[in-house]
Amino acid sequence: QSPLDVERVREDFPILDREVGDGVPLVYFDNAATTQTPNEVIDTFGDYYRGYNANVHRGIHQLSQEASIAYEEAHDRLAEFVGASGEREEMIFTKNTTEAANLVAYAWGLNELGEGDEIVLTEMEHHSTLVTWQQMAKRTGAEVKYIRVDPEDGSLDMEHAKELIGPDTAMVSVVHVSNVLGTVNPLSELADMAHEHDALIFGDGAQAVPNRPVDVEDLDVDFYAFSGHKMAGPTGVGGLYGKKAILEEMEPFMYGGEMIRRVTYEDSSWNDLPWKYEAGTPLIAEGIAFAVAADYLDDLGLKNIRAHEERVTAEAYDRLSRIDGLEIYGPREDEERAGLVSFNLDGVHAHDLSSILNDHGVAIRAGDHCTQPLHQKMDIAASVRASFYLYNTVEELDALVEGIESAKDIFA
Ligand SMILES: Cc1ncc(COP(=O)(O)O)c(CN[C@@H](CS)C(=O)O)c1O
Repeated sequence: QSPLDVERVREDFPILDREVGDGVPLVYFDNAATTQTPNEVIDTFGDYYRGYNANVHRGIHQLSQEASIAYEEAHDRLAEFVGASGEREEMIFTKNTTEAANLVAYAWGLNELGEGDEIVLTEMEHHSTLVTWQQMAKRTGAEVKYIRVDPEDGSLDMEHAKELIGPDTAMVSVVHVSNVLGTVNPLSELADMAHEHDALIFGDGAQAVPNRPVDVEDLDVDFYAFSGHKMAGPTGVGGLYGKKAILEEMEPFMYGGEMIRRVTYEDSSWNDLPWKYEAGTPLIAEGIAFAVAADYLDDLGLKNIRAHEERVTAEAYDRLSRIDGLEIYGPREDEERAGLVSFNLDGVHAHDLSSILNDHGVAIRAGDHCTQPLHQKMDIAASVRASFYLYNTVEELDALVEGIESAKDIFA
């Protein structure tokens, strides 16, 4: 029995009643790419643009004050959502997780990294952090090293992590939950290892924040990034948590209005946190809707969402593992796995399988999921990924299994 009343929850997501193709019911299993948006979040946009649209931080007229308060308090809400006691001063709104990683790489990395410094990543990193740190290393003369991933069960080789993280390590950047394997990495343990050597740690929380309680202070990460569109919120807004002392010391890398205090022809000084890192007119409605998404998830309960997702994922794993010729990647049935299953079907290319599944109304993802090096390491050209969220049901898995079986009849 799910802790969520899924039938009632699904009423909040009108899109889930859609039909696709020849009138086939939509089965949305692509939640690791982006999640669907509840009415409460959608309505925020209409309320804002009809009721209190104005630019923030500047105007003294009432509309601007209303918009400013809502936008600023949204920062407090997202800080609270991830356990940041510094409230808005430790919560920078970016466009998404990718921009958050680039902000840290440019604002911190460009100034702090040099010859001899090492950046430790994992082999399962998403391109948003892997390419960012790889290119920042090339620009600064630093060196990137990768913690090995065990291809058998997608686990991180922590003995190898101990070997790599050492006195020359300046930054450890780790995906909290892999968007391909479903592996949940021991971020807190890696943070301790980084801090033993006075290195910083960046946590990529894109696939963790939406579906489990995250407490950045318990994790003791120095930075932690996540995206609104992956947690029932809008695209265009993400959160970058940073420890206040680090954000105070760091120099901004995007300049302009909002982020300044005093400007002369000779030099400028910066605004308070977090505005120091939010140059120009921000995504105001998106930021306000981001906080509504956080409220929506907290009302359901992140522990309940996690338990529901575990139930659907376990059933998916069990049913897929019974299909001959289908190989599942990542943690084994008895190991912790986030709400996604990536796999391949013998004799059927991932793109062909996803096309057949689309004909059955099933929306999944096929390709490299922005982790080309991981796929190369696993010696697979691509994979098919089904990813679940709070509104999916065990009954929806029937269409996934039927689609795979029909692909076997056609291709295999
Ligand atoms: C672990 C991880 N880290 C960073 C990102 C980037 O999120 P953005 O909001 O696009 O910036 C993602 C987004 N992964 C999508 C698009 S590739 C997927 O289908 O898996 C992610 O899963």
